[in-house]
Amino acid sequence: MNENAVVEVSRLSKKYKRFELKDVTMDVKQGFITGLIGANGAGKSTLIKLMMGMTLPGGGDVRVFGQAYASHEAEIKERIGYVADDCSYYEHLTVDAMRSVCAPFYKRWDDRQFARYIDRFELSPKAKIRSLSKGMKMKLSLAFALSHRAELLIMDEPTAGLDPVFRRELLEILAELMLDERKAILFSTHITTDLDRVADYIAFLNRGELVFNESKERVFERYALVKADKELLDADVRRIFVGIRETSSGFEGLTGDRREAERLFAGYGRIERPTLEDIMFFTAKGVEAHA
Ligand SMILES: Nc1ncnc2c1ncn2[C@@H]1O[C@H](COP(=O)(O)OP(=O)(O)OP(=O)(O)O)[C@@H](O)[C@H]1O
Repeated sequence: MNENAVVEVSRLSKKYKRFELKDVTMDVKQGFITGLIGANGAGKSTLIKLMMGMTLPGGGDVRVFGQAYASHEAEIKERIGYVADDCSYYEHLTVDAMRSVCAPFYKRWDDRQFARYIDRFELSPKAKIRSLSKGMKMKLSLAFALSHRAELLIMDEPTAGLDPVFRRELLEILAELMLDERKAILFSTHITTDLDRVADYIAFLNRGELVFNESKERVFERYALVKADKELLDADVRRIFVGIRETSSGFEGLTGDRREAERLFAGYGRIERPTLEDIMFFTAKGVEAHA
């Protein structure tokens, strides 16, 4: 096993009727936050469910803490804090009753920690789960995930449905957790600006395929957004772009080879740092153009 990888997936695939996750190889590193990005339907939840052992792969392999679900499911799950995208609970229970149901499943359950998060998230232990808003349910789900001393936190769209104030607080909590270098976090999102703040690594899925899983610095070293005159767009030049958007007078193109862009366009256009959203947009667009 890669020394500091807590999750390793290799050549993972999963086929549904209208979707295929194809040949994904990536890891989640200890001591870092990995953000999983991709458009709606790119396969983020499918990949997370495979990493959680909640669905079986069509091919390939998943290892968590160096172990396979087939032989070590209970041990692996004990060490993961999981926040699902749908946060399903027994709606008729109160927060505290739900705690009594969940706590016995974990050897390292920490009641005081849970009480601290409930307080911090302004949830009432007596509140019926059915009465909680979507955002409050997400907070409750987080409180559970953070209260059994998990070493790995896996969250599927945890910021969806949260107001900007709590979204920022959640990101602060994640940064706090990372002060403990033994922990690792993977979270999926399509709000890419969340990742600018906290992510160390970015894994990008596009239509079921992993485009990259790289450190954020490396992503921004490599990619460049070029804005220039349309006349410069000949067939050779087009080849360096992942995706191109043409306007009446010029074009914008994303390339994964910043150096080549600098060589070709120095003095002839603007070379900018793309946002993660630009990278997602142009990659999706590029694939469409060549399809
Ligand atoms: N159990 C299933 N049976 C059939 N198709 C499925 C199943 N689960 C997911 N899919 C399909 O697989 C594709 C990828 O879904 P997935 O939920 O993994 O994407 P996602 O990137 O998490 O999207 P979103 O951001 O919208 O949640 C979708 O087209 C979805 O309809």
